[in-house]
This record gives sequence, structure tokens and C-alpha cells, in this order.
Amino acid sequence: MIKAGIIGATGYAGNELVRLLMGHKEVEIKWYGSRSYIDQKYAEVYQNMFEIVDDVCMDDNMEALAEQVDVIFTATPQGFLAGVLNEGLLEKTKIIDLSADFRIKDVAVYEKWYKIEHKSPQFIGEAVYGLCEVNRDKVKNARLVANPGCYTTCSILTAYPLVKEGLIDPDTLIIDAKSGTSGAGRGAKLPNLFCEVNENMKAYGVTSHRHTPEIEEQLGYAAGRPVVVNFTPHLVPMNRGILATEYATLTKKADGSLPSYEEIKAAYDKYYAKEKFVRVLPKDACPETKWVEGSNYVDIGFKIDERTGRIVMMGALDNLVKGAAGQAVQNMNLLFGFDEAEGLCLVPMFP
Ligand SMILES: NC(=O)C1=CN([C@@H]2O[C@H](COP(=O)(O)OP(=O)(O)OC[C@H]3O[C@@H](n4cnc5c(N)ncnc54)[C@H](OP(=O)(O)O)[C@@H]3O)[C@@H](O)[C@H]2O)C=CC1
Ligand SMILES: CC(=O)N[C@@H](CCC(=O)OP(=O)(O)O)C(=O)O
Repeated sequence: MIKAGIIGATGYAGNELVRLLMGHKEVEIKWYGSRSYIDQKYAEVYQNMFEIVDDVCMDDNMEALAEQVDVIFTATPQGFLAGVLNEGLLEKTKIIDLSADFRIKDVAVYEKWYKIEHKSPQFIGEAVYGLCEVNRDKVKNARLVANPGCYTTCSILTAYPLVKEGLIDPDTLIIDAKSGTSGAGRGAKLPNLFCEVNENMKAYGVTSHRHTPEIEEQLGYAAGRPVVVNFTPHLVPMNRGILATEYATLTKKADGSLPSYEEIKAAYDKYYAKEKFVRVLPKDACPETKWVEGSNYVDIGFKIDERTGRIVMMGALDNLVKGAAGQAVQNMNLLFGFDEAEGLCLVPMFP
């Protein structure tokens, strides 16, 4: 049994971590970290935890927490972990950060897109990008895991095998992604009020969303060269879920023909056939957010457009599970040598 602490336990991602860890047989939560609810009962902040969690909220003191636990999850805004991280913390405990502080290797790129100064760039190099299906072996030996976010996990996993196998030209990649409102967190923000979101759909962060460089960096590793993509997120009137529709030009074969359905499917199978949490759907099936809700699955489908020479790839996941807390638990399982699926055998909810 290991002990875990959550800084930012009162946010949406933190609450989802609590939900998942309550069902994990190897973990005991010792610290429900908060900034606004210190000394209040956690179950008063989240009444779904009534008679399940008895503890009160603690503060966000990483130094005190590191003395008591084997792993700390930081489900906090961008800049928090970078502002407090030091060598002493990493010597005492493993850290899984749900923010973007350690995801991007080039600090100048981070500072440009996030518009904040990075306070501990000396740890960026050793942080492992915790996309489990791609970096599993590196995660196992990490001290600091940079847990990928919801849009990026969905966008990268959907295109990764085809980029890696050279079946598409990554520079032609256009990612059109939609997110439920829980992706924006629990804090009150005007654009996320009921009347602003309900019966409405809107693009935001067009050409400037901070997930763009993260997607480009990871797909660049897969391509073996830098890549540039278009990424456009949209807010849709749902609680949870991400759907990414991705368009790219297929690489023609020597005889000028396009890769076949079977060749594309074989590329997905090469990387995902043995992956428990990535489901490549049957031919012509399109992923839907409802089919993954509440689970750690990513569903992927694709269709070749012979007319335009492009492929349309589609991915769906639950932003709070595989897009945040579920992937964080998967990373924790890898760090501590537990069964990778422990605590994550969640059957999707429907309807
Ligand atoms: N929501 C999602 O779908 C996803 C979120 N993420 C990432 O996870 C992190 C948390 O997101 P989310 O849960 O949505 O956000 P929320 O706004 O719902 O929660 C933020 C949490 O951080 C705490 N907090 C806020 N400011 C500070 C601070 N200055 N110091 C310490 N703690 C602070 C809050 O405490 P309190 O409320 O007690 O004040 C709260 O517990 C972010 O980095 C986000 O990018 C990643 C993937 C998906
Ligand atoms: C709907 C919505 O507002 N979503 C958030 C993404 C939240 C998230 O997951 O951020 P990270 O992946 O960087 O941790 C946004 O667009 O900023």
C-alpha cells in the first residue's frame, strides 16, 4: 500500500483523482490539498464524497506533504509546481503533475505560449512526458511525470501511428477538437456560465491555443523532424468528453496509389493492438464521446477519402479520465510497478 497526496484536490481533475483512487486497492489518500477550503470537510466541497471521504482539506504545502507520502499529484494551475519544485522534494517523493509545467522541453516555447516565466527550468530535462502508450518504459523510472492533458492526449494518440509510420504528411495535419465544459475547470469564468455554453458552440484559441506546441513537439518526435499543425479547440455544451477530428494528406505509394484501409489499420494495430486503453474501432465506425464517458478508454476511427487523398482520423476520450486523472493513475501504476490497469477498469457509462 502506498500513500498519496493531491494538491488541487478541490478542482475537477483533483476530484476525479479522488474518485479513481478510492477504487484503487494499492493506494491510500493522505492529503486533500486546497487553497480555498482549508480545514473544511472535503465531502462538503464535493457532496458526491459524502460518507466516502471523511477527511478535511489541507493546504498546498508540498514540503510538509512530501514527508508523508510516496506520490504527490499536482492538479493545479499552470505555474504552481514550477514555482515550488526543488531537488529535496524529488528525493522524498514521486510527483505526477497534471499541469503543463514540465510537458514542453523548450522553456522558451513554454514561456511564449503560456505567457508566464518558468520558475524551475532545471527540472524540465528529467521530466518524462507521461503518455503511457508511447513512453511507458521511461515513465517506470521517472521521479517527475508530466501528465499530458486532455486535448493533447486525444490529438496525439489519434495521429501517432500514421505519423510514426510515415503514412501521412504531418505538416498537413489539421486538428479540429471539441471539449466539454469540465475541461475548463471548476473556477467561475464568464464564458463557461450556463447561458453562454448551453445550446451553443464556439471555437476559441484559434491559431494560438497553448496545446499546439505540445502536440507539435510530440508528433515531431514520432516524425523524426519538426512538424507544424493547425489545432482549433471548441467548447461544446457537454459536461465531459473530447472529440478530435483530424485531417491529413496521405503519403502516396511508389506507384502513386493511396495506402489501403488494411495498411492504415495495420499501422494502428502495430501500436495499439495490445493497448488496453486504446480501442481502434471496426471499419467505418466513428468514435463518440458517450462511448468512453467515465472510462480510461480512447476510441479511434478513421476513413480514407479517395477523392481528396486525405484521411480523416477521429479520437474520443473523457477529458477527466484518460485526459487527466485516469492517465495520472496509469502513470502512478507504472511508477510503482502495479498492474497498469489497477483502479482503471471503468466501464463507460451510457447514456
Ligand atoms: N479539467 C480538465 O479536463 C483537465 C485539466 N488538466 C489540468 O489539471 C490542472 C487542474 O485543472 P482543473 O481541475 O480543471 O482546475 P480547477 O480550476 O477545477 O481546479 C484547480 C485546483 O487548483 C487549486 N489552486 C488554484 N490556484 C492555486 C494556487 N495558486 N496554488 C495552489 N492551488 C491552487 C484549486 O484550489 P481551490 O479550489 O481549493 O482554491 C483547485 O483545487 C490544470 O493544470 C489543468 O490544465 C489537465 C487535463 C484535463
Ligand atoms: C474546455 C477548456 O477550456 N479546456 C482547457 C484545457 C484544459 C486542459 O486540459 O489543460 P491542459 O491539458 O493543458 O492541462 C483549455 O482550453 O484551456
